[in-house]
Amino acid sequence: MPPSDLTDRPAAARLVNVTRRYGRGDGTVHALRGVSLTLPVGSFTAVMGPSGSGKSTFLRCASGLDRPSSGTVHLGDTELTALRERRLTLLRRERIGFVFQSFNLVPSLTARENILLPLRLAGRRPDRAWLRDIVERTGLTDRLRHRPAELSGGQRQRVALARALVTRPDVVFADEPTGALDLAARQAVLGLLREVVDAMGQTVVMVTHDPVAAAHADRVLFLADGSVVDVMDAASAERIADRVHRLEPR
Ligand SMILES: Nc1ncnc2c1ncn2[C@@H]1O[C@H](COP(=O)(O)OP(=O)(O)OP(=O)(O)O)[C@@H](O)[C@H]1O
Repeated sequence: MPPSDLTDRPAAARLVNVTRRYGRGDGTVHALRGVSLTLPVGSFTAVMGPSGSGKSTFLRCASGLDRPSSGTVHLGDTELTALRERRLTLLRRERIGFVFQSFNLVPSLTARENILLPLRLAGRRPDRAWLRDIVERTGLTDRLRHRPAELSGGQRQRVALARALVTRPDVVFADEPTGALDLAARQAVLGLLREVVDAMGQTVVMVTHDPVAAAHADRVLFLADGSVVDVMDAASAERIADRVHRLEPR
């Protein structure tokens, strides 16, 4: 996708001068030091950077799992940072999807029940056509009755992705979604993330250490020491690897 095409789109989410500090006094850690950026609707953004650069903190602040120390976070027209805890919890449940490296599936529930869990918690009925579409795209049609222990790592991650998509969230936030997978499963999950962006118009943000994974994104943000230090659009794995390498402490 050409970069100009991304910039012309409305914002699915927006961060304005977001900082996050941990601790106080001499021991204060500045995990984010004033991050401002826009995530365009229907875009796939990867976030990279050395260990401790603030990637997970960014993801947690952008998705309303954590509150910034200062600055604002907006999801569409809603300012997350202005919401009280209860409203924020509801909004997270209904408008944000999460995919984690550890899958976070409920072991006693079947794949189908896991996928439907966010709707059950929200007291909403599944949209059958949408559910069928997600299940088909994630290739889980004949796995729906299985429990997580009866699924491969790649299948579990696909269940987690289907669960993240079931509410039609404004943004899906993924933290190392391919970190625990073998090569084939990794490729399948990345292809699927690309497809949900291209075919379903979904907005996806993914933290990753893997330049090959990041190359599936439209845009790569590079964090170092709590700041966005570079942005690349439509970059190859080689260019991304080279940029990350130059950010690593020597
Ligand atoms: N709950 C916390 N309390 C204190 N410091 C924290 C906390 N969470 C994160 N930090 C610190 O904030 C900084 C950024 O951490 P963060 O987890 O966002 O980095 P990261 O880029 O995701 O790292 P990694 O790639 O190793 O997962 C680090 O110095 C970390 O030690």
